[in-house]
Amino acid sequence: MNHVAAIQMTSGPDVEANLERAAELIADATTAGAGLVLLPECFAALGAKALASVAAAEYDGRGPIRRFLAEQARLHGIWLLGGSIPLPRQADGKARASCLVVDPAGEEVARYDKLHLFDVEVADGHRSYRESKDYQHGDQPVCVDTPVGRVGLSICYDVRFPELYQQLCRDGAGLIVVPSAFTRVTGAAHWEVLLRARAIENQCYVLAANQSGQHPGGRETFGHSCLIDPWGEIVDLLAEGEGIVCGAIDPQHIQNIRERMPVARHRRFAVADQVVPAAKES
Ligand SMILES: NC(=O)CCC(=O)C(=O)O
Repeated sequence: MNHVAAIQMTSGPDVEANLERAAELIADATTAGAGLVLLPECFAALGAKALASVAAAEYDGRGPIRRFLAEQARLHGIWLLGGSIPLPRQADGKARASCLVVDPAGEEVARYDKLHLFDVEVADGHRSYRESKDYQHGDQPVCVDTPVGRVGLSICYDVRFPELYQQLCRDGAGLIVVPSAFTRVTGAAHWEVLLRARAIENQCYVLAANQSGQHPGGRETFGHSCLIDPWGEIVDLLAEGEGIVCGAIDPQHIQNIRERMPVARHRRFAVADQVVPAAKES
């Protein structure tokens, strides 16, 4: 039950086809022994045109994607993390890129709205990404208690902002998930370094589920979904194509590393916040 898995997919705009494929891969993950399964960002719909209709359908909680997550979690008796779906908040009706956590009874027990939106020019055919056109950003970090321990939630571009991960681990997370649709170009340059850095500096497991390959509309994603341990070692990795990565979460391994090298205790937040101008030599 302490086994976890990340699913790597090549999603397109067809929700039904994506959910069918996700179901096959979730079944593979549970056959491999995973009790907690992470789907990638945009697993159910990748492509700007699909977003608005998906968001509207999911608004009142009876849309096909939320039903799918609940059914799959119940069917396999697993914790299922729905990487991200476009989900409006009741307060303002505006969509967030939300990661939903569903327990084995099919209940939604946590929701995390992506904090950092990907508004970036990438050198892959001079593509512009403007997530803020479709989404509002979230405004709070979220942890959830599961049988593999406390899990910190994040999504894709968040991985570039280390203070979020520090906060999640200060709140007790031993595993942080990073469902992603990381681009091929930025992934080749930064993906593994960023994920391993977040694992090493926080001495926690990192489970990352990425999209992989060519998507309709010309977008390309990097794959390389992986599980990284608290020492920064890659436990399992899938470079390309669709499939799963999996491994065990060992709380003793986290504790041993944190005891031998207690960086959280050595951290000097107060000093780091006070950068002062260099004094002139007299
Ligand atoms: N969907 C995303 O947040 C993409 C992030 C990404 O590719 C990056 O380089 O950061």
